[in-house]
Amino acid sequence: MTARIRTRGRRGQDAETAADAPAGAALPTRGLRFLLARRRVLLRLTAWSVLETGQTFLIGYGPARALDEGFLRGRADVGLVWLAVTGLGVLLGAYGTARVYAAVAALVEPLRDLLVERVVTRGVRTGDAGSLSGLTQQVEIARDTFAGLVMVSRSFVFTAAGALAGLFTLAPPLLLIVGPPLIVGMALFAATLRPLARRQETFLVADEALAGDLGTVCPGLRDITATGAEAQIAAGTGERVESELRAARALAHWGVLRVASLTIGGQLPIVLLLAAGPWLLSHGVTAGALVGALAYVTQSLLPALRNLIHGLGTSGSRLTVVLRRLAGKDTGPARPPDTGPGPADATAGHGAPHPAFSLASVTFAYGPASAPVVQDLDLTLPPGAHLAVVGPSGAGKSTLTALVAGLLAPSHGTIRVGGHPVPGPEVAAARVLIPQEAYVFSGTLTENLAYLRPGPVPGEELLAAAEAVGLAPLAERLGGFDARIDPAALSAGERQLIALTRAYLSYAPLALLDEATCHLDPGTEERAERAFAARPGGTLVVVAHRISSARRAGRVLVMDGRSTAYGSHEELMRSSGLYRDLVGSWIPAPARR
Ligand SMILES: Nc1ncnc2c1ncn2[C@@H]1O[C@H](COP(=O)(O)OP(=O)(O)OP(=O)(O)O)[C@@H](O)[C@H]1O
Repeated sequence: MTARIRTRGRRGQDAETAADAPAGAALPTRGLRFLLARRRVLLRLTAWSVLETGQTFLIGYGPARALDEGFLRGRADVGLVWLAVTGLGVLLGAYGTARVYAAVAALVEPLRDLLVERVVTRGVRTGDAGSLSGLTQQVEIARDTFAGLVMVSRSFVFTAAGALAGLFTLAPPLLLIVGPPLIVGMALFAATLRPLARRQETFLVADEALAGDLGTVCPGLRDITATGAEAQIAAGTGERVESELRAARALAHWGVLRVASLTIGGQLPIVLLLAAGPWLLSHGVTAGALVGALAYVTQSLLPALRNLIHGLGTSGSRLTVVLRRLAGKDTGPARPPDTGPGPADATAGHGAPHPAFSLASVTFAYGPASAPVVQDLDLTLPPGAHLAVVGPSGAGKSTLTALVAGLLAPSHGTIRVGGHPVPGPEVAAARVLIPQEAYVFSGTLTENLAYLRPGPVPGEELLAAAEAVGLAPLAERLGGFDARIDPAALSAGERQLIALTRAYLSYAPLALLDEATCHLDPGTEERAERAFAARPGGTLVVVAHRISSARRAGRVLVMDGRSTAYGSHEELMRSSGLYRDLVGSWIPAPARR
């Protein structure tokens, strides 16, 4: 199991590395071409951004003039005029911002159209309509992320330009205080950009893989428990949790540098301005200019830098991943097929001297006040036996299989499977329970069939199992073992065939079929049951819903509430009135005559 995951992990990395080079090289070139083709939109965007920058300029310059020429000189009217000018600038800037959004839309929507066209063309060409909805969703993510990136990077450039121009206009020494830490912070951020993007990408992929895994595992919990695959599933999912944790830790380490760059570039200038205040004031910088400089840093530069760092750090890498996927270089996290239930030790029950299972004085009730469903039951089944469990509805047949499988614990008595006490760690691998509702997941047929096996299943073995159980015609219809299957497009009987073949391929010597063939036609059911009965060393327990099932089995257990009868078909026909009744009700009326 572990070895297989590692192999896939390496393969996954190789594929990604191989895809990286062309995709990484091609994306900037294509991006540049895309932008060059939209020069007019870019010009419009620049023009509105300049108008927006006027606001940034006035945010520090206006209050500075209001203080220096107005309020500090006792001329409140002048101060108010400057504040009004600043307010007007904010209004104009807001108008500019609104126009900027329109220009960004004109830049981003063609990207969306272009991507949709490519995705649909590819989908039509490859006939992979199933992946189209996922891809178009990724197109929307790409569109939104690209729009966000354009906004934050543009905003930073113009805000920084407006604020630096304002600082220079107010007093050049202010630029000397604010400029160097800003440059150092930016340089640090630029240096971390690439490694951070890689780690963000790794985290995204790990996160999606885990989400995909949980999306598959959670709906199948009942069957996972039924098939005793908890440990195997926990190991597979646990590995994905671990890899996401590792990715998150790596991201957090680099995230510290990101925080440092924000602190140096955006917050240190505030401290420096305050610390250098007396010196600045004694060297000709006015109080208004100092307040204006603080306004530039706190109101413009710091928020713009924070947005840039967050936006480029997160959205940039997300855009890279999505574009790469849309370019067909990365297909995203595939459902890991090896999260399936686990292997049984092939030798655990094969040839062992122990009975296939034994029940000693077993009593079980669903609640302390409920009447027992199974009472004082003793039953021992030798390895290789074929048992049919029959009885009226509600007699406790499913309860019995659940007890043997270890899904329920008896109130009294003991159960052993292959000599191991139930419940116990060895039991999960020694039996496979196939419930009526077959669990089939989106993936290839092979992935579905190999679900209970620890490693890859050879093609010949798959074919042989499919032939034996009666899956071969369906496998052919579906397009072979490598074909992807859509569980919703399968009939209940087809899903049962897949689940049966999967159980057949498992190493568990004891197979418990709880109405697992109820949607199959009698011929297919017979073939499947005979295949299980013929497994070398395999023991078969069938909760039967047809007389034919009971007749095929060497032994029959008749359950009727608290009383049971056990024997061969012939013996029970003689000794059990209930069995005779059941057989009578199973045989269609004309045939009885
Ligand atoms: N989870 C549960 N909680 C309480 N009672 C239950 C539960 N599951 C089953 N029972 C009760 O236990 C009894 C035996 O149920 P069980 O499903 O084992 O019968 P069955 O013989 O398999 O029936 P059927 O042939 O209809 O599937 C029934 O009376 C049922 O109502």
